[in-house]
Amino acid sequence: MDKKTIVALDFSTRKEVYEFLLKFHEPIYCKIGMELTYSFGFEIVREVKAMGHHIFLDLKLHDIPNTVKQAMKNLAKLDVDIVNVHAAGGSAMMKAAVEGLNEGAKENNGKRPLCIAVTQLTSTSKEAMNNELKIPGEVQDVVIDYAKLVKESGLDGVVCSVHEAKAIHEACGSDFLTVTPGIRMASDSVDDQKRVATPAYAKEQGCDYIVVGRSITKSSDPLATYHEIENTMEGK
Ligand SMILES: O=C(O)c1cc(=O)[nH]c(=O)n1[C@@H]1O[C@H](COP(=O)(O)O)[C@@H](O)[C@H]1O
Repeated sequence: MDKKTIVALDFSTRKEVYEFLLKFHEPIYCKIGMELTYSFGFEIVREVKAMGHHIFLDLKLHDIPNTVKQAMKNLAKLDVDIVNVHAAGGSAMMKAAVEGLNEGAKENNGKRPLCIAVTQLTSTSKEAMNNELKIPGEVQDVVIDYAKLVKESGLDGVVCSVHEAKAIHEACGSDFLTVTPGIRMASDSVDDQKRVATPAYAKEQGCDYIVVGRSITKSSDPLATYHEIENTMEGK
């Protein structure tokens, strides 16, 4: 899909999801995460897909390799466009994720979803990473090391913050996807995010996709805000 903005559908009711999506008169890239999936199951994924939208199914799998493989085999049958795991699960788990997707796709239509891995959550600060997760060093260095492991494991890209995207492309190649949440307009509140940036800076840093939730969904005019952000990403 040529759209660069993935809208996080972090809503608590079906009504909010449909009221939001009905504002759009063309397919968009949506992210369905744990909030909707744990409330409405995969039915909501099928419904949003049936409306013609592209889907990043964000369930951030992180478990032993065999469990992740079997789970991915099932997710591959949903025909979504992107799925994800936590890179902290390690290379055996990430390789198993891709194997599961390939097996599931073979039993389905042959096309597997892209698989990306979360490096360090955009809500994680250097202090939390060093002192709570006990990972020493700078966030950027850790994220780049994780990105290299993700690439070696055969995945298609990473979830990272805008601040690491350029260095990841330099280290892993321009075709290795950087999907960046933690996007805020300059006037927005940062909320629970720590490593944030504007859409304009994401464009400048060469991010492949940005993930935007509250800056669009809580905007007084979500459609106008979406177009403003998407135009920025498309360089219009
Ligand atoms: O995997 C993700 O999508 C993700 C990874 C990450 O590091 N940070 C992050 O915010 N996200 C997701 O991106 C969305 C960001 O939402 P907003 O902060 O409202 O824009 C949420 O749905 C998060 O679950």
